[in-house]
Amino acid sequence: MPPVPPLERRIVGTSLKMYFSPSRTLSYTKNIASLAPLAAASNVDLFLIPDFLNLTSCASILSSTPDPVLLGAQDTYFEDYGAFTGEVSPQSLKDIGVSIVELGHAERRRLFGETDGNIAKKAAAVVRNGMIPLICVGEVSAPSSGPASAAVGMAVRECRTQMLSALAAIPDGSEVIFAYEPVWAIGASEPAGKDHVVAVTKELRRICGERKGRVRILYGGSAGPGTFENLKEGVDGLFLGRFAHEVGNLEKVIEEMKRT
Ligand SMILES: O=C(CO)COP(=O)(O)O
Repeated sequence: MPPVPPLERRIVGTSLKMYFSPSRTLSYTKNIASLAPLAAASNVDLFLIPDFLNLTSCASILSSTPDPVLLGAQDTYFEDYGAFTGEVSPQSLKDIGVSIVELGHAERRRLFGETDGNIAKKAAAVVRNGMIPLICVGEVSAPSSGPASAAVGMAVRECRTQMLSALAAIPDGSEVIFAYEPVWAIGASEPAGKDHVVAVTKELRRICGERKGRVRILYGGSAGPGTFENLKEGVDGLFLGRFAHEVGNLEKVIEEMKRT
């Protein structure tokens, strides 16, 4: 029998947003660490993005696992140090073991006035400090009753602006992850429809087509078990929110990624 070709590498992870207390974050992180061997054996990169307060404790838990779990931060400032009260330095994030920095989540754009210009500066700071930006993009409005192609076109136009702004700020050849998260699908009862996500993410990949660095495209927005199987034509992985609070769901997603 010919050798089984290596699986394509997938990626899955979760942001804890501001959901958990410190003690719950730590026990959750230990559970995530216990999934590391499964993820490694399944050719899946696993990441965890706790809040800032718990980053160092999570770093110490995750650094003791034989298989890697990538540690992420939910944001950063774009300067490395100085008089910027209340902000967090990308250099410090790197120092404590952060490897992924999430930028431009819909909640930050909507509630905290994050703009494409700011996100681009932050992406540059993340890359300058040797980490990977995970940039969230997505259209605000849910598809209306019109033709599906119009909804796809509108989503791609909104995402293109967000992506090109960030890409212009980072050197070609640097790694970047985009999370396609339709704003209307975040916090919903189910993810956006398969046809919509696959059509949009295929276009998003085209936008990055000329880049030399590795680009990975995730889907986020009410994702959970069963989502990846539907979307795998378009995406490299998933970015989970609430449905990862039950660690067993994340385990199921890794198992699905292994099978598909
Ligand atoms: O915002 C998200 C990931 O960044 C997704 O959140 P939910 O899965 O809870 O909708």
